[in-house]
Amino acid sequence: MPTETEVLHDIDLKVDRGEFVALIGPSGSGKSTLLNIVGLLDRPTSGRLTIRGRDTASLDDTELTHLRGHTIGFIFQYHLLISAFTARENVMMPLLVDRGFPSGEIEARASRLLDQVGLAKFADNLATNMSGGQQQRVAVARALAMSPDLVLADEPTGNLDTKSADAVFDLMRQVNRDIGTSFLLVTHNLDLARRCDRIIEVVDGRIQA
Ligand SMILES: Nc1ncnc2c1ncn2[C@@H]1O[C@H](COP(=O)(O)OP(=O)(O)OP(=O)(O)O)[C@@H](O)[C@H]1O
Repeated sequence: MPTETEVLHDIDLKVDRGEFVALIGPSGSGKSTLLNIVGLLDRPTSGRLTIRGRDTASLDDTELTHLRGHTIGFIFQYHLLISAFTARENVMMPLLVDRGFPSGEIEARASRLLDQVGLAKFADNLATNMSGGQQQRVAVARALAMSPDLVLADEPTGNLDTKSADAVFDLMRQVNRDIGTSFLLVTHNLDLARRCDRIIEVVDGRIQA
């Protein structure tokens, strides 16, 4: 029998359209678990999660996958790019997987997104030949591919030097301001957290007042 661990308790969190929210807290406090639930990767054992006002509890796995693909983008600490693919091919992936996007426009959309993150010249570079900061910019472009309402970013700058971390943060902030994408950013970097609209602190699975 697997043992059940209760990780989150009494969480009441609302992210408004266009908000840029930092999620901070000690290691093991439940930040990633919360992100996985908000990102429809895990289902909560109790409680309610609504996205665009729609309760997600009654959705089956196919409906959840569709809703996730069309409303949420993900950026992780380790960029998780396919190293043997070019930057453009990596950004094209979510559009190819979705199958709803007109196939003739996929390459052009990926190129535009790379331009937006300042990597137009690197579109044909293999991911493996790019710096950590550049790879994370590709990951930002990939997260935006499906025009999500919300991007969930789990320590996206944790593996970068200070200068690259600042640049990737500024890029996300810019996207947030320019196109109104909401962000929920897990970070251990308090300087970056202070530059967000709001800071939520999770300790022992609870949001601190
Ligand atoms: N798959 C799992 N099985 C069992 N326990 C888990 C699992 N994933 C997480 N936990 C536990 O849930 C708690 C919260 O973990 P979580 O990864 O959400 O914390 P975190 O705040 O994101 O930590 P970090 O800052 O180190 O990434 C921890 O006690 C962890 O051991």
